[in-house]
Amino acid sequence: MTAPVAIVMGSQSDWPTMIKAAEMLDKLGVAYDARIVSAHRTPERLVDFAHGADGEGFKVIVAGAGGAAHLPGMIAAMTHLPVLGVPVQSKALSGQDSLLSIVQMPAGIPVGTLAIGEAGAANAGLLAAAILATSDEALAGRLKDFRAAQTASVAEKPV
Ligand SMILES: Nc1c(C(=O)O)ncn1[C@@H]1O[C@H](COP(=O)(O)O)[C@@H](O)[C@H]1O
Repeated sequence: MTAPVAIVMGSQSDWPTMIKAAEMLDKLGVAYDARIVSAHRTPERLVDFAHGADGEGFKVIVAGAGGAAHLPGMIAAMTHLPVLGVPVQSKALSGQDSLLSIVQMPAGIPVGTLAIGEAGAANAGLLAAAILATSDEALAGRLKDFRAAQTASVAEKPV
C-alpha cells in the first residue's frame, strides 16, 4: 500500500526537525514517505514530485524548509493536495524568515502553516493524521486515544 503522507524537506539539515512529524505519524500508525526536495537546489525533482504526488497516492503533503522557504508554496502551486508547511528554524533569523515566506501566500494557493521548528513539525504530523481521519474511523479513534493519554499525562500540581 502506498503511504498517504509525504514528508518533504529542503535539505538533509531539516531532518532533525521534520523527524518530529515522522515520529508523530509513527505513533498514530500512519505511513509516510520522507524525501529531500528543494525548489532552489533540485528544481526538477520538485516539479516531478509535485506533479506526481497525486498519482503516487499521497493524500497530504508535509513540507518543511528554512530561510527563503519557497518549497511548500511551490509544491502547493503544482498540486491540489493539501500542503502543510513547517517553517524550519534558521540560524540567521531564528525561523522568522521561514515562517513569513511560508505563511504569506497569495489568495488562491493555500499552505496550511504550522509553528516554527519541532513543535510545528509534530503538529503537522497530527494535522495530517486529522485530515486522513475524516475518512478513516480507526485512525480517528487513535487520535482520540492520543488526546486522552496526553490529557492524563498532565499533572494537576507541579513537582
Ligand atoms: N528553503 C529551502 C529550500 C526551498 O525552499 O526549496 N531548499 C532548501 N532550503 C533550505 O535551506 C536551508 C539550509 O540548507 P543547508 O543546511 O543544506 O545549507 C534548509 O533549512 C533548507 O530547508
